[in-house]
Amino acid sequence: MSATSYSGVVSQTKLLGSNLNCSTHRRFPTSCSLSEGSQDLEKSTSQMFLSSCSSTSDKRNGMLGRSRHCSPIEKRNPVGQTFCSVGVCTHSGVDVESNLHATEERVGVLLLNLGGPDTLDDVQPFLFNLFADPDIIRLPRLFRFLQKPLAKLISVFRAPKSKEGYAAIGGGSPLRKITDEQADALKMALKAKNMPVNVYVGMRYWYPFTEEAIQQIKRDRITRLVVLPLYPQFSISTTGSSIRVMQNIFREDDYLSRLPVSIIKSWYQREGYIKSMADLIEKELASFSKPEEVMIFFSAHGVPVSYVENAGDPYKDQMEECIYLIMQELKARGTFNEHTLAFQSRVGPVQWLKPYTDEVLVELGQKGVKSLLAVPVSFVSEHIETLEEIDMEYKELALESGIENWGRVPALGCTSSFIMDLADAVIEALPSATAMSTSRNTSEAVDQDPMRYVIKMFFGSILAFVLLLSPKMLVAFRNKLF
Ligand SMILES: C=CC1=C(C)c2cc3[nH]c(cc4nc(cc5[nH]c(cc1n2)c(C)c5CCC(=O)O)C(CCC(=O)O)=C4C)c(C)c3C=C
Ligand SMILES: [Fe+2]
Repeated sequence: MSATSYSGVVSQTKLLGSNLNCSTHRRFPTSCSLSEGSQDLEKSTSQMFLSSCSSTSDKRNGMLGRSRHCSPIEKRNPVGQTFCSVGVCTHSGVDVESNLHATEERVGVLLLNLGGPDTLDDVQPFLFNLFADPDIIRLPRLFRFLQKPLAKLISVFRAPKSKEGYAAIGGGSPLRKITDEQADALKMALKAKNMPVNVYVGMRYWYPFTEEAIQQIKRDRITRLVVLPLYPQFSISTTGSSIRVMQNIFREDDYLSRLPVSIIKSWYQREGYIKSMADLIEKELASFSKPEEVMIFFSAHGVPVSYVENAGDPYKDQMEECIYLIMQELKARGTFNEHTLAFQSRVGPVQWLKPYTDEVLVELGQKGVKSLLAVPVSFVSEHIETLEEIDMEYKELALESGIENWGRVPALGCTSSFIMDLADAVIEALPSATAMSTSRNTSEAVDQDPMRYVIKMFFGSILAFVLLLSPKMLVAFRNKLF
């Protein structure tokens, strides 16, 4: 279990004290709508979610819930929906007044991350977990029963290609080690700020699973929890998926459903993060012989276009705003380089966010760009997409395309200014923690009706057959798009 050693008792006085510091660290207030995420998120305002999750790879489906309280700056839009002007959202449902009588708090911080295979043998089962996630392959409701067979098929087809990538970076993902180091660093930073906490790591697709971290939180009798996804920008496919898993578990459990929780849904707009990114960029630029001629090339992990256009994923908007803020910070420091944003790592036969990183690199080379600094911007640890895709594949492509000087900004990792800012984010979020809602999901009720279930399975099977044998799917497998 990845909880760091525990001394997490904090007095109520300290908690209330931290409240006074709320939002003083932000220079860039941005709108963080609570409908952040999909329309599914919107719809499920008071719904709860399918299936309890085991600690293994299966039983991982359900619907994503939504927060209704915002803190510390709560606003209403013209149609009366609540939104918050910073990225901290908390759950409503059970009044936390009673908790305020407590004299001692045991504070927990849950870091959410994607997880990665520790060895090459883990690659296929890791991919199965990933593709079995209904937030990664979004099948129409009628097809949901196909999620696992499809995940099995795609993971088996994809595994050889993925294994090559993991083999090239040492035989496994560095994510677990780096995330554990970040957890330790955050714990130390919070301790230094007089906020002793227990920090837990919960991965979505590999060990230590989110489910395990939550069981540890329960065993430790944590009384207040801040959830901090290690993705600066919100996407349905990352933070949204992890939160859904959490909500599934919390709903089913008496203790957890009463636990005051605050979820920091996105934090790309935080001053500390923006400045830390600008520091790293400035430092790498200085290593070029003519820094002012270097093109700053932001490369973000992509998502399918349908997430943004149909499901309302705010990921693209947040990414663009994030890049704008980093460039503003650089300009304020007197750095006026040209920059561009592209999206990498597409999988499967659908349209992903454009422009694609590989295509832009070729175009830039053709246009005569000679020096380029790649900046991975959707993730804060080194991982397969920085170490293999950017450092090997894209570098080679760029050099072949005429770019002569190549550099890459490292991921933030445990950079102290960044960790300090995460610690501030936790402190700011803590006072607004409230218990999660416990109402039930309507789609679960539908699944419990046997007649509806039979009809669904009958029509679903026919549609599934058509889908799997559709020319698009067959071509995708043949052309190794998975
Ligand atoms: C913000 C970050 C990420 C988004 C958005 C995201 C969406 C997304 N990813 C896939 C498919 C794969 N992702 C894989 C690895 C992977 N993805 C992220 C981050 C985001 N994914 C990270 C950090 C990692 C690396 C983990 C590691 O082990 O280092 C993989 C496996 C690797 C590979 O085969 O390429 C797949 C597959 C989809 C389909 C998706 C959005 C729908
Ligand atoms: Fe991914």
